[in-house]
Amino acid sequence: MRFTKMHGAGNDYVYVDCFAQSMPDNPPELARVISDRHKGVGGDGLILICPSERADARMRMFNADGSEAEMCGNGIRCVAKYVYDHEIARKETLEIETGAGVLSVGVIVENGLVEQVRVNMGEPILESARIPTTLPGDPPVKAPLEVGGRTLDVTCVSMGNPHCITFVDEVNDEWVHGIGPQVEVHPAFPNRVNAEFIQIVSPSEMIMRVWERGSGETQACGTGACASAVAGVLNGLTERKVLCHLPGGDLTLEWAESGEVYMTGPAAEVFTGEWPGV
Ligand SMILES: N[C@H](CCC[C@H](N)C(=O)O)C(=O)O
Repeated sequence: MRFTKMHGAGNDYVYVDCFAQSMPDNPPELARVISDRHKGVGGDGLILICPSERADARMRMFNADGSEAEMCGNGIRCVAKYVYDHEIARKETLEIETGAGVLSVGVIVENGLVEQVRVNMGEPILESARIPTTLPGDPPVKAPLEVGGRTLDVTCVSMGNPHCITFVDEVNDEWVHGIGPQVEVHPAFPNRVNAEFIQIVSPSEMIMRVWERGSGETQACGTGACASAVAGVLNGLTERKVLCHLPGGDLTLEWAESGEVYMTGPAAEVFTGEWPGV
């Protein structure tokens, strides 16, 4: 099986072009094996780029633990880059089918290749039952969450996949690796949850680290950055347009007055290879 290794702000996945070859038989198991950074290719998970009956391509995303997620922000930027650069659809505005619906993606081309991508991520999902969470509020804002013997004030938002955002004075390992894994599996989140920790720099700038559902800490989380931008507005901490600094790079987010969230960021192809036995 041929694969392409790509990343969006350091959030790296193994991509498989299912236009050019058949779908893997067992994507969850392949995601678990191929994501291993010692015995596999290494990555935060597996993303399949598939034909679609209603869009230029369809994206299916699997975390490193094999769980399938509804949406991946850094992933869709790389899918758009792949689709354009490899001439599956040589269009500067692409339609990509995801578990969160068909999204419109604009590619910014330099020297014939996509470098930056702007995604209309659609409207955030704010109803607690659809996030889903059992916490009160539509959406939960400054909702109390008992974790690790302490009470967090959290804000919950879905971008098709669930996010639990905590604003802290300083984002550090105690939050990300100490609290993050407990939030991921907290019973308040029936489908588990991605746990973002945000340090506000100014009304237009934030620092984020994330413990992702199914992958642990990643260098960046596009949907998490979008959810955090929405949470910043809901908590009166940030403006509608915000620059988000992540360990792997920067993303620009805007929760437009129209309701949609726009995310702009990089996408990079690193190498290709052959994976035996699939
Ligand atoms: N771990 C996430 C999926 C990947 C999201 C992230 N890598 C992004 O860029 O949005 C989940 O299970 O919902």
